[in-house]
Amino acid sequence: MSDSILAPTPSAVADDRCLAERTVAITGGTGSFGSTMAAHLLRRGVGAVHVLSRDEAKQHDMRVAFADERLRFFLGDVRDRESVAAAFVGADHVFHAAALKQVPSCEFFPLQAVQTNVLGSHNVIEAAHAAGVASVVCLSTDKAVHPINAMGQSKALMEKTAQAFARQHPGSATVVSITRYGNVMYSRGSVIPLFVRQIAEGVPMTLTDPAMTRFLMSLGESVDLVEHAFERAVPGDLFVRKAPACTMQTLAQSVAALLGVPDHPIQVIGTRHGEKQHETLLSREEMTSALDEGDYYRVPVDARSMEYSLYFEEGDQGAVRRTDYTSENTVRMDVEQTVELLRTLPEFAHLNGAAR
Ligand SMILES: O=c1ccn([C@@H]2O[C@H](COP(=O)(O)OP(=O)(O)O[C@H]3O[C@H](CO)[C@@H](O)[C@H](O)[C@H]3O)[C@@H](O)[C@H]2O)c(=O)[nH]1
Repeated sequence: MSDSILAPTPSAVADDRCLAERTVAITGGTGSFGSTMAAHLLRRGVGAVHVLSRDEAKQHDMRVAFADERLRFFLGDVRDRESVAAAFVGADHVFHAAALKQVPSCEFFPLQAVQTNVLGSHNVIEAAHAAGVASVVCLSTDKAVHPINAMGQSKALMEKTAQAFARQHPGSATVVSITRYGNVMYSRGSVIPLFVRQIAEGVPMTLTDPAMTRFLMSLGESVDLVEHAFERAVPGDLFVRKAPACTMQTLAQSVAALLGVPDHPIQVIGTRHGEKQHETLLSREEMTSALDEGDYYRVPVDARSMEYSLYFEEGDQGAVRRTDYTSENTVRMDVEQTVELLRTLPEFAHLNGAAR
């Protein structure tokens, strides 16, 4: 579908994708991704970064930490279109990171996930369109593929909302694209800082399922992915970054080895509610049309929307030859490789130079 009638060629739109002196709005701008992206953009010489988020305390902390007049803060919520529109005045580009992303909270409050992840994303896209923003990159997750929990299901609908906009507005000046990524190592509340804390407290590391696998990605790589999408997307494109994976057993052993306690006890607690054994970054159907761009896959939007016969009468021979791209069948790291990867994280930098 790379020759989609919707899509200008990447080179035709490349001039719009300049960051110098431009204004970029980031929804969820005070989160781990948002603040890392903001720092990156300021280093790249943007004119201004509009940070939209709900938490005034985090905005205050970020204002003090960054001390950069190019940062402007907008209190608001993606559920509230007016507050989104206010943050997008003068914006050339939008990175949409605001989301409810914890599996348990979305499981207990699925309508909250719908309001933020689906309707909020619709507000972001429509407000960007109305403001004449040139590009919107929406951040999604591997949990949106074959989703089994409300977080993934709401993110899957966010993706559909973004793709539907691309189909329905072929002449729009606003290019909407999607990035999907897996677990970001050391993100707030995730398993690696938990293992580190358990080791520090001298209690066993809690392991859900030793054979469970996850894609592993750094925060820097997630910024690279979003930038890759920003630079190359044509309307409705979905991008993933190829990533290695490891089992939870390997991850626990690697954290323990890196901290110098390779024999730290492990307690197996069982799979949590709403959790898959393996994650999928691209389904086999998506792999059929995916374009290999080196470190990335690009999946052009399926532009058949208005031709029902293509949905119901013509099949797709390609799909039967492909398989999902999963954390089970991607490059699998052993303990040694995982330790080396963990060593590259800023949180473990103080260990470098210590005995290997
Ligand atoms: O005590 C624990 C807690 C977790 N795990 C395992 O560690 C892995 C990672 O868990 P966690 O760090 O909690 O992340 P996920 O639940 O996989 O979800 C994260 O990764 C997603 C991408 O897949 C993001 O979309 C989510 O926002 C983010 O919370 C999973 O296999 C868990 O089963 C354990 O072994 N022991």
